[in-house]
Amino acid sequence: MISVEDAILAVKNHSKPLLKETIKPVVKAGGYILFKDINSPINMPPFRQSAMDGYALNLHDSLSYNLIDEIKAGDGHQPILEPGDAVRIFTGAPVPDSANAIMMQEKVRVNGKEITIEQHIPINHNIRPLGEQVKKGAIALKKDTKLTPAAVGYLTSLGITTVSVYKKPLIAIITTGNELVEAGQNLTHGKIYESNSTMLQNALYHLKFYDISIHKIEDDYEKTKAKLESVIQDNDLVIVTGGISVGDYDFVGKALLELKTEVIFYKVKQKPGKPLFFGKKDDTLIFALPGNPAAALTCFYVYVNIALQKMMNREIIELPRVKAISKSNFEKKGDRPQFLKAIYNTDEVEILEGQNSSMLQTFALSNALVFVPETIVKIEKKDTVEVILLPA
Ligand SMILES: Nc1nc2c(c(=O)[nH]1)N[C@H]1C(S)=C(S)[C@@H](COP(=O)(O)OP(=O)(O)OC[C@H]3O[C@@H](n4cnc5c(N)ncnc54)[C@H](O)[C@@H]3O)O[C@H]1N2
Ligand code: MOO
Repeated sequence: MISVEDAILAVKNHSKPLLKETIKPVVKAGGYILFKDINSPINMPPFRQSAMDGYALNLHDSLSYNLIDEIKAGDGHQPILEPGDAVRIFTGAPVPDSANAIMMQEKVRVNGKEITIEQHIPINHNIRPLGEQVKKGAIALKKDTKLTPAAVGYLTSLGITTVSVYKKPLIAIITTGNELVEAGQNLTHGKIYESNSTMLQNALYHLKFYDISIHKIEDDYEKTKAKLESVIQDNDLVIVTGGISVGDYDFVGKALLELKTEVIFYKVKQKPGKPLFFGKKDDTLIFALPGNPAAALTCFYVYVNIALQKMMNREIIELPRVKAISKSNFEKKGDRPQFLKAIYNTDEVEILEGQNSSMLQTFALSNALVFVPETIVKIEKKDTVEVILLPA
């Protein structure tokens, strides 16, 4: 059995950036990372642009100017200004080539066709130069830039509609067990509603992974093997839940071995999630999470999340860990390090009652996991503990 720390390290070491390219519409590319530099197809701004509502001037020595025309945003005409001429102009409108400064209207007195400016202004005052943000052909955004909403807006402002980004992994979730029934169906004796797939799918959506397929297998060895083989072939990451412990009908481990999956680790000294399996076949990463729902979700946040972040080539690959003052007493049974469902609030944390790995009720209220290492047996109120913050 491997330690939590070594298991985390193994996931880090064996998960590699996917480095595959995909083309996305810019509007759907938020959160993705650029696969290549993007060169601007245009100058931005595409013309000399007024930064103010006011008057475009062809500067001369006097403060008085002769008003000859008007240009609104979107207009395309080019009045010719002699020195001493002015044109009424508005924010965002194209500045005529023969104008060399803009005076904001608050500093202008208007008397019919004659205007007087309050003071002299320097050349190019209040004019956004052609290509001020980016010049045509120059790099607009570099490879490996994460596309934030601002980046999506910026690329769209350059007229770009599709981008080349790093592909997100194709992910398969496989549930196992004859006892599982889909929610909405009749529940007969001995059956339970299948909930791990919707839970993990949601956790993945929350982390902005959307290319997910869901598969179900009954407790049958041949079917388990065949399904695992095809799903591993078609995906970058496979998350199995259940069937990984030692029962006579737990076929996942045996099938993975027979499929010649490289076992990176099986069984971690932790609670919940002891029977966690992590392996690799070709370039596909495989996690077999324990079937108990709270154990599956804990392992997802502590281990699977790292693999996902590494596959996306991100710098921050683990959930944040902070110290907090415990508001609860807790006594650990046994020596396995433990992840406890908890509510964290500004430097304090409450460890919840009901830590069983089959129970999601307390997880549903939690926003954090308290990590209790092997060496700590008892937590008392006011003790400082380590807290893993779950994605908000
Ligand atoms: N003799 C031993 N028995 C068990 C051990 C052990 O070390 N020796 N470990 C226990 C621990 S710890 C865990 S965790 C479980 C893990 O078992 P499996 O991963 O094989 O999971 P299953 O037996 O298939 O299911 C466990 C539990 O979870 C329910 N389940 C499974 N899948 C789903 C699903 N998709 N949605 C909702 N609930 C699900 C299932 O019905 C079981 O109640 O093994 C212990 N046993
Ligand atoms: O690992 Mo199990 O999740 O302790 O119940």
